[in-house]
Amino acid sequence: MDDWEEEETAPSFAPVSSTDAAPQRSSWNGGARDSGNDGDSWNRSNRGRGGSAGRGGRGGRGRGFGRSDQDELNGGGGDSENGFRGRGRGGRGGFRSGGGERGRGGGYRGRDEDVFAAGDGRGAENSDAADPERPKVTYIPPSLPEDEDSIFSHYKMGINFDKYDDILVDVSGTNLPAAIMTFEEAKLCESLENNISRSGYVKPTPVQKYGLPIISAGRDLMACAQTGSGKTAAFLLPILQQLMADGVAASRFSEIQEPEAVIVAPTRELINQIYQEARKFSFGTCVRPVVVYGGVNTGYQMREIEKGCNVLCGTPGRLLDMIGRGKVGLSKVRHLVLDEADRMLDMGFEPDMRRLVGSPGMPSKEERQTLMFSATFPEDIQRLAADFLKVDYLFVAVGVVGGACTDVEQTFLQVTKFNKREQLLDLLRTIGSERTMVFVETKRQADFIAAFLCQEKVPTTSIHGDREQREREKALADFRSGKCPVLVATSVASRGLDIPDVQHVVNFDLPNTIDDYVHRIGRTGRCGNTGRAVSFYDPDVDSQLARSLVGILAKAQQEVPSWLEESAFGAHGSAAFNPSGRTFASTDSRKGGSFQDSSVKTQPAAPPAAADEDDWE
Ligand SMILES: Nc1ncnc2c1ncn2[C@@H]1O[C@H](COP(=O)(O)OP(=O)(O)OP(=O)(O)O)[C@@H](O)[C@H]1O
Repeated sequence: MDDWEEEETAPSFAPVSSTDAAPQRSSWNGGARDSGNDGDSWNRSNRGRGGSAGRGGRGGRGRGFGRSDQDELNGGGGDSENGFRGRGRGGRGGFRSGGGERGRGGGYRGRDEDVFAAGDGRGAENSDAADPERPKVTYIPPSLPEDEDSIFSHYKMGINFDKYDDILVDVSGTNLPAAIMTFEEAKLCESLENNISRSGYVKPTPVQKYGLPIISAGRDLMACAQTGSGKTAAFLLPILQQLMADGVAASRFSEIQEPEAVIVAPTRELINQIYQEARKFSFGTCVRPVVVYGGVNTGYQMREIEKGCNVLCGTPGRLLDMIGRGKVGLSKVRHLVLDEADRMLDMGFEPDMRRLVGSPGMPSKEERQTLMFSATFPEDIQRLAADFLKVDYLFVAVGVVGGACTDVEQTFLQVTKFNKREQLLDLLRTIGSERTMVFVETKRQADFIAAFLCQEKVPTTSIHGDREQREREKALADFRSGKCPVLVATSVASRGLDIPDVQHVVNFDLPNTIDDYVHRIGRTGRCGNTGRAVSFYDPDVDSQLARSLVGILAKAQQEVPSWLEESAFGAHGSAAFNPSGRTFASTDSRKGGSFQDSSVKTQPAAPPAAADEDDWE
């Protein structure tokens, strides 16, 4: 067993479900706030915080300064920042194409993000070297259920599902294929049609109506549609259709597996979810999807690949690792999908994406189909994305690009860092047992708030990048099942996760960027269901977001609190601000000028990462 394969995250303090949390409460209470000396986990969490959290290694992955977590421990609000919070990675050295020497000192050797996620501040040499002290990654996820009921279990479309039909869609580019109005028009093969109806899909959503024919016609696509509106099926269905029509079949008889489709997404839980959707839609066919992501035993994943792989779903690091190990060949790739594409192309992941498309065997962009999906797509990222797409790619905008889901009722409460926790408790008591995601800005804060809620007898679990994969998956499972109706999460859970019956999202801490806000509140109000988002607004901390929030609220045709408007535009209000009730704005960057309201700031190419640099992958 090789050394790298089993590296694992440093364990972290883990307040989990109320049941799990009980034994830890005493340790949490026993001085963590005061002394910061509450055993190993707290000590680990403190490493490299508040100062340079620089990560070296792998050709230099530079990180800026993080928010001081110490502050959060003391004040519960965590508002002090130590300067630059941006995130940037250097390159990772040359590509190591399988076998041979483990790439030390610049050669690519793959990685597991979480090795770094522990934030232990180890330098380049150490992080690349095998560290015998580091726990080994032995985690193997539980087998997925094989019975049809479980595979096809789904939640119901909501009352607003039909309203999707009223959303304006703008498609830009040349030679546009005609949209479909029904799944029948897509002329999918029988098994796929069956799987679609077993999934409870009766008619396509707008992004599916336009996406399916565009992808089936072989065109490259950049698609932007609101959270929870079916983007996953929009790319999976036409890809699977193509693979089935071509008669591809998984074979365990080749040493190197050569998938026809590669799908990347920024977080483990999201890529796992996409994989499960692919598994559902390819049920009963010869197409075999496989998933690879960090925090899981690499040997296990290699064996899964060896069983045959047509659709490889992965987080970037583990995917590149599998390619580097020579387990996966790319020469047959016909479809490359970047889900949450704006995130995949921001400074955090862009180098990985460039490595992926530059990997040996990967067909050039002229020879493959590249598909990008997200609910948000800042123009500067769009321009960068064009590097990965054919010149004649199509751009589909469903509704307002970067707009919040209109099925989510957004409210704001003015708070101070001193009363936030009590406000949260009051709110959760009002909410009762309805499923609620509480977003906080740092991993430390997630632990802190989860432990606090458990102590207050609110059944709570938590998910963030310092938790082991086993714990992350258990937390999600407990939340999904309703065992713990409250999930405290960092932004690692903000994108893509499709969890049934999440009725509420609470932004205990507002995120740094408006796009992050849009994704977070999009965990509720999915698939035509309604949802509620309550955000705590601390004027001392959040005023930089005020204008963007006003813009988002106005575009979603929701009431803007006067105090928020004042915070955004000063005492004279928003005379110059008029989103004009417009329900549609196309922002294909190729059209030249922006169509967006100038009052709504687009995000920079490298949006600041979560304050304590939560690792997503
Ligand atoms: N045509 C359809 N009919 C019924 N349900 C659908 C349809 N398309 C998708 N869904 C369901 O809607 C839910 C949301 O879909 P999905 O997760 O693909 O949204 P998304 O647009 O990717 O959201 P996000 O931006 O948050 O990633 C899923 O449970 C999915 O199975």
